[in-house]
Amino acid sequence: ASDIHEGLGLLQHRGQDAAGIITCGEKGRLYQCKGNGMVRDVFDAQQLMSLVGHIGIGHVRYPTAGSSSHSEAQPFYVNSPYGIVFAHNGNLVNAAELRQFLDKEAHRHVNTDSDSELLLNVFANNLQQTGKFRINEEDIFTAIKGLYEQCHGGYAVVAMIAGYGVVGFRDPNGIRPIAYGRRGSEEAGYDYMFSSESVALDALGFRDVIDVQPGEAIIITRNGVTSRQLVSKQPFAPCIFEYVYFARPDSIIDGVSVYNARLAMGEALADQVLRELGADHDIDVVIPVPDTSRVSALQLSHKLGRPYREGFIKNRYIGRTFIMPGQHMRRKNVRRKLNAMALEFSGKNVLLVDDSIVRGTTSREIVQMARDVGAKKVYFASAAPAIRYPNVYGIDMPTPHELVAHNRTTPEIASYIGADRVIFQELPDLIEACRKFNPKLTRFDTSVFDGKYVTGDVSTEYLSMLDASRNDSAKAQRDADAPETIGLHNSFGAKRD
Ligand SMILES: O=P(O)(O)OC[C@H]1O[C@H](OP(=O)(O)OP(=O)(O)O)[C@H](O)[C@@H]1O
Ligand SMILES: NC(=O)CC[C@H](N)C(=O)O
Ligand SMILES: [Mg+2]
Repeated sequence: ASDIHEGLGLLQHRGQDAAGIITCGEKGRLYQCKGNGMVRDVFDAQQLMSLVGHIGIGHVRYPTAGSSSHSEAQPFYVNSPYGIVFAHNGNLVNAAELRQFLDKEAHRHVNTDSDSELLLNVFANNLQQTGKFRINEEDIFTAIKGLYEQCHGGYAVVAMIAGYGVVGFRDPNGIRPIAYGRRGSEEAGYDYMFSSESVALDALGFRDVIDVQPGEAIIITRNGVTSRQLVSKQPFAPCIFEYVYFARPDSIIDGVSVYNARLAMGEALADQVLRELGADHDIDVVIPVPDTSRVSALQLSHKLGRPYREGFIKNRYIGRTFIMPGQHMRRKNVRRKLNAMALEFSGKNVLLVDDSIVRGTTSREIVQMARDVGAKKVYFASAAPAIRYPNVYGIDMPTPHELVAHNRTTPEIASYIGADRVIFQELPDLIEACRKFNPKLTRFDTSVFDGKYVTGDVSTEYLSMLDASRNDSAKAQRDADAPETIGLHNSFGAKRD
């Protein structure tokens, strides 16, 4: 549990709403602690001590489906067959159909609105079909192969089967990341760990890190590692937004260092700035919007030959604002998180650099803050192109009309956020900035920029349903209607927020 806990701390930037760990101790007994909150809120030393055993899984949640209820904190558990616990990163696009199937055909009870609980039950149902008293690897591969046909969307999964081992698998397009590594054990042999990002493996001393391939499944038991490629010939299209914003810079995902990709984005963005403003531009200083844009902004400033200055100071105790659940909370937190120093802005033409402009919450506040402390001109450059389409694979951008670039031209965006000029990276340049470090990657999921969904089955009906059920006011209404939902989860021990 202590390793998993540390790993979750290193993945905190991927989900701030809920956290959980389930371990498996002697006689296949499971031990659980989960609830809403950050890792530091959900676990204390005593709880960690009571999570006994040598195998386990954990999760940090950033909801993309269902509600923010405690009962949707992961990992999820089902007792049959064998006792399975399950953690999922991503989002399913055919959840409604799966819910029907589980109800009408598989006769499995699903207790929440989480898509991850559906995925678990499809897996459990497929395992059940094999009808064995004791499970074996072939059965697990068969179950996952079936799941790959049934479940559409983005999913990286770790599952634990009580007393047996841990399984990791990744959707057939490899949209969401997952890797595993090994570490010499104090006793004998190796410890193994899966992680969404290599940073957790790296920091905990796990080496020989391998990315799980799209459509592959890996089973780790006492006897070692078995892998199987279960689906092939699907386009491998990892989510490009991992490189832009989501992942930590010190992670390497699918052979591409996130840090290197961000440097390259900054370099390409400098060229774009020069194309748009000309070589005789009047930028005095380049200022990043902390945290994520720092790496790109630094490289951009080098290429532009203008100084890089930390004009915004970040409060280290405030998390990420974009992944917060409501607009009110996001807006309030931008000012809590960032403060502008007059001495870097006063009387200067500044180029603010951010990794992306999504809802415009950050950029609008930031531009105003820069002006309040005396900036002369405020240019705003984004290392990602304009985001105009919803994400359906695990980044919570469900609603086009909440996106500042939706139905707006670049000058209109500039006027909305109050900047003198906005400069966006071009999509081919963003793709090249990531692809150049691993030419084997021929494709990415770039749907938020171009509206092309790699799974090919994202209908307009689905997008309208997503918009209606997950826009900010629908989410707020749902949480207001059922603020105390506990469901099957007893939140004892996890602090309530
Ligand atoms: O246009 P918006 O809707 O404001 O979203 C974009 C902003 O949100 C993210 O920052 P966030 O504060 O989440 O995290 P960071 O500290 O990693 O940059 C991102 O880095 C942008 O700054
Ligand atoms: N960020 C995630 O991994 C989300 C998982 C799942 N879709 C949920 O909403 O709980
Ligand atoms: Mg940011």
